[in-house]
Amino acid sequence: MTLNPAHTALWSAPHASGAVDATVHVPGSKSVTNRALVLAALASEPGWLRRPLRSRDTLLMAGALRELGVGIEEGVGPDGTGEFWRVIPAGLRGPATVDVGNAGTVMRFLPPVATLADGPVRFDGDPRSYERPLHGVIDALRALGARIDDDGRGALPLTVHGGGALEGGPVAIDASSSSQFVSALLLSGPRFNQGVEVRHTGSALPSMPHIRMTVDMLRAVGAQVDTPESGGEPNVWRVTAGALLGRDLTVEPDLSNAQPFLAAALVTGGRVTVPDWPARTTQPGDRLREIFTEMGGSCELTDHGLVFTGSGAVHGIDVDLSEVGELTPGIAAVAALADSPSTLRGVAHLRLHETDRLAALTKEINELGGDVTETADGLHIRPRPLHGGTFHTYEDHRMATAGAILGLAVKDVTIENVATTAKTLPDFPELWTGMLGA
Ligand SMILES: O=C(O)C1=C[C@@H](OP(=O)(O)O)[C@@H](O)[C@H](O)C1
Ligand SMILES: C=C(OP(=O)(O)O)C(=O)O
Repeated sequence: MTLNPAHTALWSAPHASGAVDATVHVPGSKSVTNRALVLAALASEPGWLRRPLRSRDTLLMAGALRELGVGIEEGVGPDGTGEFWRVIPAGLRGPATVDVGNAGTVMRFLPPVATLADGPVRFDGDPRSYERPLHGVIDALRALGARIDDDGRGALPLTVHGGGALEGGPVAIDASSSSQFVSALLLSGPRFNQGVEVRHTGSALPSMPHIRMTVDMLRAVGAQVDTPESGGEPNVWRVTAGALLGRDLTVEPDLSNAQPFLAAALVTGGRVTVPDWPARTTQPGDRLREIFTEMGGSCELTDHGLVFTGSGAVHGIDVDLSEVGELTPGIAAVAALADSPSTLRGVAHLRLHETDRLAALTKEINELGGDVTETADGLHIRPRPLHGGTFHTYEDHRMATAGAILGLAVKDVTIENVATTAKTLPDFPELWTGMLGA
């Protein structure tokens, strides 16, 4: 993906001169696209993804699967159906090298896949990827029969010595630092000789909707999955060994990436429509309907999509975000512009996301004149009049979009490296200025 050089330096965040009124076509979901790619690669027949997200994280996933021998053909369908990827599974091969960038989905979902390759698969990535937790996946795969060389920290870089198959079976992990450990083991589980039974043994498990997304997508390709919700034991997921079907899947818009646009309607008292908002979804971004309504807006799901309308007032909120942690930066930005304080709870694990998001939000909002303090598991945000300044983004796409939200209401905010939004949201600056009618 080529980056616009104007966006890697400082970007003047547009200030809204009035209420926004726009329809914004939000690109496909990162979480759905990367699960769909993995499942299609592990299937016993070719499959299709329509309207896949083409962003840094999903291109890294596609590139890694190609490196392992999977065929991925790209094309454009007939009118209105958009781009598609046709995925042609193949015997997975090593030696291979995988660049995970800083994509949690790639660094967690692919080591289990690599155990099925017929040779060594080396995993490496951005400096930050070395600091993100991976022990749940590494320890579990070893317990299930895999040979993995790492430097003993339970993190990247590492080599998975694929043996062509993995025994699988029951395994216990502590996934309190990332739900992606559970998703990773479940996604490849049907291809392990004995399937897999994952038991989470740690403190609270974050991002449950993302685990439900994994389960739903596995079932949609024919896997048998038993879950706590389907009458199983609490914190235990079981996937039966079996072949996966190749399917034809249309990727939903990324509802977490719809957040800055809905926030724009909220903070300017305007209106934003997001077409193709699904009536039923496991995406955590769907919770924005409720959260941003509590913060002062209103929404309606219509034939044209989700229509979100701001009232002109923005209220603070006291909310547990443990299920929807990736929404925290955008909610924090809106909360800094509200008429009352906010408490965001349940998100201690964000300290190990793209950056330490709790520290980064605190520092950057306070440098614009805000009053944010970190708590053990979240943020207290007391709104104050803000002023312009540079909003640093720490190579975190959601920091950049949070800064853009602030810039709508605060003059002279410049955002460092807005191009980092390309991790999951290609062309964000263009979509943003398009929304503002610039
Ligand atoms: O499985 C997924 O697609 C994701 C799970 C969540 O990870 P954590 O549970 O590590 O927060 C989420 O924050 C991330 O953006 C995407
Ligand atoms: C935490 C996130 O990403 P990742 O998939 O890299 O964990 C995110 O997108 O907010």
